[in-house]
Amino acid sequence: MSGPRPVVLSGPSGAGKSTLLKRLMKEYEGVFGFSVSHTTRNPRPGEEDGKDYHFVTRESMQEGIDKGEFIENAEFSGNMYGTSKSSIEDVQAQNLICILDVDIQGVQNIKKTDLNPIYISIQPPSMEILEKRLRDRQTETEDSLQKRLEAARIDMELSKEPGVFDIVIINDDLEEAYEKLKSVLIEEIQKVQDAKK
Ligand SMILES: Nc1nc2c(ncn2[C@@H]2O[C@H](COP(=O)(O)OP(=O)(O)O)[C@@H](O)[C@H]2O)c(=O)[nH]1
Ligand SMILES: Nc1ncnc2c1ncn2[C@@H]1O[C@H](COP(=O)(O)OP(=O)(O)O)[C@@H](O)[C@H]1O
Repeated sequence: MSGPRPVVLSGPSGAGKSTLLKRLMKEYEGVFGFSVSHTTRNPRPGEEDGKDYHFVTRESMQEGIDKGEFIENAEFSGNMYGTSKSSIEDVQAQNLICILDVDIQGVQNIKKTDLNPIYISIQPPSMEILEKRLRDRQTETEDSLQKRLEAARIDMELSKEPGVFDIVIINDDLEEAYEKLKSVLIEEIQKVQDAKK
């Protein structure tokens, strides 16, 4: 795989990954490309098939995994999620910085591949604030909310291990977190912009 270095964004559900990512992709249009994952979870209002996720059945996802079409896959909060090889290749073919939004299992499995991304963890200021953000988002049932909080505890523990992430950004104030994210990526952004000139 060639092109600019990919970026892995990880961190607990509700930490603010999508919010930061959408803003980044909007400010730097034509620089980043999102790796569209597959998932067996239901689409939320406003989510588009093929843009936010490829929404698939367990059977078809398993079939793809068995055929070797995925670089990684994981079970999260009762659903399957995975990154297909083609989702990354589609972005890299356009010479864009490929952004992956994956959970901590995804991070661990991508480390076993030759993708060589920049690993960024987005963390909430506290469990209490995370819970409030997830509740206010109004996307989860009580059951899926509890599963996400449990996964968040594990994520927050594992993310403290030295060497797992290149950088950990605490998303307390959104503006500050966004500026930090940009500063980490500015070199790669400039390389892509220069290549376009
Ligand atoms: N391993 C892996 N995790 C993924 C993938 N796509 C999304 N995730 C993670 O799955 C978790 C749940 O995602 P989602 O259902 O969209 O909920 P949200 O993160 O709360 O918006 C998040 O931690 C995502 O980072 C993937 O392709 N692989
Ligand atoms: N810094 C912040 N301060 C307050 N609310 C935030 C902040 N960052 C994100 N949010 C809100 O928290 C919720 C979870 O953010 P989201 O981007 O969906 O997280 P993730 O993609 O990591 O699951 C959303 O409703 C979002 O608007």
